[in-house]
Amino acid sequence: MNNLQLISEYQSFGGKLGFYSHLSSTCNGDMRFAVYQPPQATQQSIPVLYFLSGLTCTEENFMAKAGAQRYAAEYGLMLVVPDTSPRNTGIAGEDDEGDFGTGAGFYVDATEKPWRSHYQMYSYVVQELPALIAANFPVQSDKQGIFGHSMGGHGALVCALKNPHLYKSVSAFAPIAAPISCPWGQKAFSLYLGTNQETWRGYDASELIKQTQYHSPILIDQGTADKFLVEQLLPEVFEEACRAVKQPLTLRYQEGYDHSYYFIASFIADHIRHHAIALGKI
Ligand SMILES: N[C@@H](CCC(=O)N[C@@H](CSC=O)C(=O)NCC(=O)O)C(=O)O
Repeated sequence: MNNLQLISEYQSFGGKLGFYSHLSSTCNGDMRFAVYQPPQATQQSIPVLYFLSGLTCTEENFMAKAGAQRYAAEYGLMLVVPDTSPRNTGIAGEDDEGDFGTGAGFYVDATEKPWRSHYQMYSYVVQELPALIAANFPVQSDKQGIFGHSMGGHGALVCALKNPHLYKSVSAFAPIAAPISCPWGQKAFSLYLGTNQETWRGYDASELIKQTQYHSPILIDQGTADKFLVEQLLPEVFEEACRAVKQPLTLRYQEGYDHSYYFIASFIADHIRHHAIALGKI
């Protein structure tokens, strides 16, 4: 495996879960990611499903808590989970806040100093990581799906809406659905992207959907007891934008569920099934 280091590996549901690091040219430093290879991967090339995690997460949270491996093994899907930001870049203050810097790359390509020298998470997720995966794992690169949670739900929607030809399916758990209109997004975008609101709109799913019809229905689950729902997530803004352009959207409000991985684990089967259908596995 070129430029890849296997950090640890575990047997899981008949397949294997590996944690890797590599030197990223896009992020200008070491990056980590996790890959679950279902049993089918020993026999043939298979579709690949990317999961983008939320604030404070690493490549491990989803793999440890979501319970996704069972369903990836059932349908024969490879799961790939990148870290949520570069780490140990040496940028002053990078570890100081939970909603910015380390663990909070927001899946944008930073244009502002000092972040722009490392924080290129959009290009990393859309270009460098898929190329690395294709070169080292048995995937059908023309069969990719993407989903995510919270900050990662925002990232998944943005990656798919900006590149509908690259992703056959998209879904999200409690996404930051209108980042230019919420405190988390406004803080991150102003520091990573500067003051140009046009640049901000290019990373806002509720703005992008007005210009880009996505080719298949979008699935979103949102807990009604999520403490971030009203101030930070704003699914109603995305819903209204989808309605205005007639974009098929299934937005499910799940009564009593919060923002945690207990919520994600409760509906992970539906999401993986959503992707398996679009990726031709059902
Ligand atoms: N401590 C922070 C929020 C931390 C948090 O809830 N992180 C979520 C993602 S939030 C949006 O991107 C998460 O997935 N945490 C990891 C986990 O394993 O639960 C605060 O309360 O402001």
